[in-house]
Amino acid sequence: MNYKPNKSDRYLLTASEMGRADKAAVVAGVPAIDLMAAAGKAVADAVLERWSRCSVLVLCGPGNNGGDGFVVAKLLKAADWPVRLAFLGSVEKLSPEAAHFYQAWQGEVEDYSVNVLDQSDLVIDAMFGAGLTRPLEGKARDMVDAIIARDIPVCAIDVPSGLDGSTGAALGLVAPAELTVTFFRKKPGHLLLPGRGLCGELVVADIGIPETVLNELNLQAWENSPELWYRNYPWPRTDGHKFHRGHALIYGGESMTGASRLTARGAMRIGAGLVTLAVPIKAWAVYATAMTSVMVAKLEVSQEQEDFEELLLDPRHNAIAVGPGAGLAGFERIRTRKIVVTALTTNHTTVLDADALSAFSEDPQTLFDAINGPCVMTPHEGEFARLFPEINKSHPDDKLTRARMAAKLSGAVVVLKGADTVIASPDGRAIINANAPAYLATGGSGDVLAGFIVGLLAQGMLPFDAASAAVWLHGEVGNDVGIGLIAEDLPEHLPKVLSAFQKHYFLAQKSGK
Ligand SMILES: NC(=O)C1=CN([C@@H]2O[C@H](COP(=O)(O)OP(=O)(O)OC[C@H]3O[C@@H](n4cnc5c(N)ncnc54)[C@H](OP(=O)(O)O)[C@@H]3O)[C@@H](O)[C@H]2O)[C@H](O)CC1
Ligand SMILES: [K+]
Repeated sequence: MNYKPNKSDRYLLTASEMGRADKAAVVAGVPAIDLMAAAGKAVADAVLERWSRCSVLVLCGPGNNGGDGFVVAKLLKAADWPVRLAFLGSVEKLSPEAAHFYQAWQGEVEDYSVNVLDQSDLVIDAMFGAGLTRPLEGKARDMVDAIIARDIPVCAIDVPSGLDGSTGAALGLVAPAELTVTFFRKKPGHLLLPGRGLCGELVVADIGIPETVLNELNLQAWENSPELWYRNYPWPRTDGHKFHRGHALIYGGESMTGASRLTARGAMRIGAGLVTLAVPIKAWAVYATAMTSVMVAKLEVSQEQEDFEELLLDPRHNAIAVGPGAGLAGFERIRTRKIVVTALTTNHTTVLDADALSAFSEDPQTLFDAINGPCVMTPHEGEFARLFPEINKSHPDDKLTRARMAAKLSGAVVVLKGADTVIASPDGRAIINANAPAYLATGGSGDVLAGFIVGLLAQGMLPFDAASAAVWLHGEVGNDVGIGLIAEDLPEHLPKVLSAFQKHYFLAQKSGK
């Protein structure tokens, strides 16, 4: 295996960061015209690789996305493909490099009307890229409407037109692509929904922007991948002892006992040395009979909080999880809140999930005020809306920003779950996860994720890394199990995924391969 991990490959650039990268490349001596030529060539190459000769229509917009389109048209024509081109813009307003390639096209420039779609087998969408500022309207919208109605395959340049590459939001109508060719690095909108689903296959092309420009950009967003955190992963030590691998303490509620058991199982499987489930005495027998490697501690009637606090006095309990099945009905809600506040005010490294979040929906500030130490919270969209209604109101279509703002406001690492989970740290760093299959959307899957996180925290991984690693491994296991997955499968299939991960990222690195 020739493995060269590179964290910088995983950077994600917003439209404005990409604009700065572009400028920095020019300052570093790469002419803008070369960048456009390379961008167009990358698209033409990708098309030639994937489609056989057919009638192509290149739809060029008014900006540099259109400029790339002129390059593609010329190259496909040179490859002897039948190419037509329509341009939506005015030549006088083109940038110098786009104007250069407009002149170089030399073929007919057709009117921007839907008739140009007649007899077209493939559309190259060079309408709008990073410069999209508003929903498509007028001729551009009519064109996309007609492309969709006629079901013509589309290859998008940079992003499908109508999609905001920085957020993944559809500003209005979007032309869904079979293939999207972007440049230098992926953009958040290629990974976040609905964007990811509109891009089709995604190709990232090198267009000659020097890697050194990355240093000038102070980027804070990445696509989740082990390159980002495998160096901090708590690989088992040969001289290891179970006490080196931490002791996770998980609160289990009275009625929904399955949830925290899944959390506990997840924590064990991911390598916590010891796991204790602390549960109200009424439910103790249920838990105790169900668990084997996990210890079950009793919390006495009416003094659950005090008993939990006592468990926290034991310094070996180094990572806490509260939420799965904790309970929200009547007095259970009060108890859940007390347990959460106890864990947080004693500054324990804490994972807050499910009921631990919803219990504070009326007064989220109480929760945020209590967070002073290392903390990871794992809301799904419903829980997020209850805790951060203002953020949802101010940035409804920008999941990356929502997660970042929530992390900053709460002081916790926020794992905003979904098929495009975002992990955000209060310091501004954010990671978008894109490996999760649809099968993970099943009851209990989030409980296991909380277990993976607390299990990694118990082994000393820092919250942002632990959350990112857990989310990625969770996605990998989901893919490994595939269709038919139930939450119980997740801890049980983790060892297989962990050993492949270990082989690839740890053993190969150790042996210098
Ligand atoms: N960054 C790079 O390294 C390279 C990028 N390339 C390509 O360039 C585009 C970005 O080009 P840019 O000119 O900044 O933007 P666009 O081509 O996407 O479009 C901007 C123009 O479109 C107008 N606009 C925006 N939204 C709409 C709309 N909904 N309807 C009509 N017109 C719209 C906008 O007008 P304003 O009124 O908003 O100012 C602009 O006129 C990037 O995506 C790459 O494909 C390079 O060629 C290679 C290097
Ligand atoms: K486009």
